[in-house]
Amino acid sequence: MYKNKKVAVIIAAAGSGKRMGSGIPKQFLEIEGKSVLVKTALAFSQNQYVDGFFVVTGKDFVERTEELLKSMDKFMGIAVGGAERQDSVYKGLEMLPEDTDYVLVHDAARPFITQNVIDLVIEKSVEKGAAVAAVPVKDTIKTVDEQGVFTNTLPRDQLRCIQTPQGFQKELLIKAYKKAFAENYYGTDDAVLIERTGFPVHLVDGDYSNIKITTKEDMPMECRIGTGYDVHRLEKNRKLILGGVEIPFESGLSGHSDADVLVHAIMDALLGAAALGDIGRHFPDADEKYEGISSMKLLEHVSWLLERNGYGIGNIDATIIAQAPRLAPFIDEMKINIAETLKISHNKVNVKATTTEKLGFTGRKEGIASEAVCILNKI
Ligand SMILES: Nc1ccn([C@@H]2O[C@H](COP(=O)(O)OP(=O)(O)OP(=O)(O)O)[C@@H](O)[C@H]2O)c(=O)n1
Ligand SMILES: C[C@](O)(CO)[C@H](O)COP(=O)(O)O
Repeated sequence: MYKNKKVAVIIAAAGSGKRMGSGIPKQFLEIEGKSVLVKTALAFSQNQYVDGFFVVTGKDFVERTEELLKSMDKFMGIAVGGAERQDSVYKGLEMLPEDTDYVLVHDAARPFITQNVIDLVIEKSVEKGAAVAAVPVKDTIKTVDEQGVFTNTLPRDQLRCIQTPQGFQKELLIKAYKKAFAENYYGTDDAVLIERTGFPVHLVDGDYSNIKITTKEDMPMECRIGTGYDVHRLEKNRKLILGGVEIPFESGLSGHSDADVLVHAIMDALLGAAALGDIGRHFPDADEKYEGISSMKLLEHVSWLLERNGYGIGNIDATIIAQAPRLAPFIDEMKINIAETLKISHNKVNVKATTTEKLGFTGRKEGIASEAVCILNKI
């Protein structure tokens, strides 16, 4: 309620997200653990002036939408959308309660909408009858002909990028929609339908962060951190393999595989960041096929798992904790082996070595430990 006027919201969420190409409509993709649709709906659910919101969804997504929103404050119901955004919004308009005075239309695909912009649109639309959030254009905009030759450079100070929400006096919007359908006119936003009736639509300051998620590049990158730690015992008559490099030493690390403790810690960090468990789960030491295997082979498999799950590696930092031998001459080769196996640039991998000043099991040369941290990026 704003100035005793009832305010309802229609969230248009019936698109198929062709340009995103993500398999499911983009409004069901997740950002920071919440679907785009839930993030958008929460903004209206929490707004001081909004009385209720309706969601227009695709016919195959009604149950999923209901499940996501059923317990959210101010959620009023679902309509099934149409072929174009304009058809979908109209389905929402048909659902509005009789006593609605003002209606806001918002794209589900704009989850970064702020309370401030919602408030401004409601205040202005109650004052003037029609108001739209917009931001100044940052780039130069030109028109182009079919041959790809520019025909005009538009005056930038007169141009605005149009956002949602767009707010209107309810009857005005319904009339404008009916006129558009009667004339078989399809517009790309709601305001243009009002403009065609001659009624002035007012601008309020939108927000550059209120983007419409349209293509893959619009999805914020999810950063995930992982840690790994491993220890292997030093034994006579074993090779010492670290980072895929055979290092001359009086003893080597014991284990079911080649016991490359550095690569094991790195694999655990990578699997941890991707929430894919640990090396014990993927390469059980009871399985004969891993006996004596090069850990670089296992790392190759971890790399494939990450790729399959849509993760890219931000960076890896690892430390080998060993009293002896001196590892500095071998560090660069280890780094290169790891980076190349993971198919990432060399500068994304860092390997360090430290002693423990003869303290503890590593200090007594009973074993070697390794720690690793990594960042994964997911889109
Ligand atoms: N028939 C449609 C088409 C779009 N929308 C909604 O309108 C908003 C803006 O549309 P757009 O970004 O074009 O979404 P899609 O149509 O899903 O994307 P695309 O054009 O890439 O398929 C989105 O929240 C979308 O879900 C809708 O409710 N009904
Ligand atoms: C309504 C809108 O978000 C304003 O920028 C936009 O026009 C929707 O267009 P789309 O082609 O449906 O993405």
